[in-house]
Amino acid sequence: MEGKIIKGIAGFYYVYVKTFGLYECKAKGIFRNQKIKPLVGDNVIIDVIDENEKKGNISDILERKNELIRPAVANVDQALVIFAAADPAPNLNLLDRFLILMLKQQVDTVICFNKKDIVTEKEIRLLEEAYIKCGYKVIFTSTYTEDGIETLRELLKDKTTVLAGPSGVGKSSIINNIHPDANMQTGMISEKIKRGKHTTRHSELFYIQGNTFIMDTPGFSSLYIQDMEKEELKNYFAEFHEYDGFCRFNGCAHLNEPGCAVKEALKEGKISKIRYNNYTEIYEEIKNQKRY
Ligand SMILES: Nc1nc2c(ncn2[C@@H]2O[C@H](COP(=O)(O)OP(=O)(O)OP(=O)(O)O)[C@@H](O)[C@H]2O)c(=O)[nH]1
Ligand SMILES: [Zn+2]
Repeated sequence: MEGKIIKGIAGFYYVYVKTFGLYECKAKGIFRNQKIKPLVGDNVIIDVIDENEKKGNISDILERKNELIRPAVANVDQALVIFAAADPAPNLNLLDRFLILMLKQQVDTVICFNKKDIVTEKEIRLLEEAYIKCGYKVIFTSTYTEDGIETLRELLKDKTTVLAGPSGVGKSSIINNIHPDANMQTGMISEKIKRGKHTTRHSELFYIQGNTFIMDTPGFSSLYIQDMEKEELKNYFAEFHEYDGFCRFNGCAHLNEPGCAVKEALKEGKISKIRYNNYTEIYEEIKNQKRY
């Protein structure tokens, strides 16, 4: 049978097989034969050992489309990053860091600003201007009015999506709104795990329906850009790209160089100040990072 690993814990892998449910599996032989460690998100072939006990063995890991390092998950189609449009006010520097990290891992990101019910049109426009211009899909939702929830559901459909965002933005409310049974699923897995040893937080995929899976990740309050040269950073700001070759200096970092086309565009309001300021701040941080 073919299924998907939705959780791995203490040497067991929980494999979800459509219509048959969840199997607790070992991965005997896989390490020896394929020399890879199974990952959450892997599509696998399992041999059922005991149907009543729902136990099996993973006999094959199907080819991975991609592999994310943080969080550790395979076959991700996209990331959904959720911030509150207000309360708490969105930390857009943190958002930009997240976007850079996903771009670096070649994962498309959809941006969701929740709590639409408590922001003004003006604030919405500002956020749209900053992020739609650089090519992101941006949606505004409210779990109170359910505004945007249907659009979100459509965006997630038949994809494996990593959900991320700081805490307090309404991530749990959104998950519950998208799929009220998501909680049930957690319960189901927890029952099995209680018999195991560890209860620490591990990454886990929720099965929504059809081929839709989501992975919730712990809320974060800071992100560091590592393994990047400061000269590389500008490549992660898509709105700068149309000015490539128009700056006076080759290799212009768009900071204090004279004749900089990006700074000119900034002055003319063609580039978002928010994004540009985040660029300079992250640039400085990379520049001052200790090299080991
Ligand atoms: N105004 C408004 N408040 C919301 C909305 N969605 C969630 N909230 C509120 O925001 C607070 C946080 O919601 P949660 O769903 O617990 O947020 P979370 O991101 O999962 O937070 P953590 O559990 O801390 O990670 C709660 O008080 C919710 O009632 C919304 O659309 N509009
Ligand atoms: Zn420049």
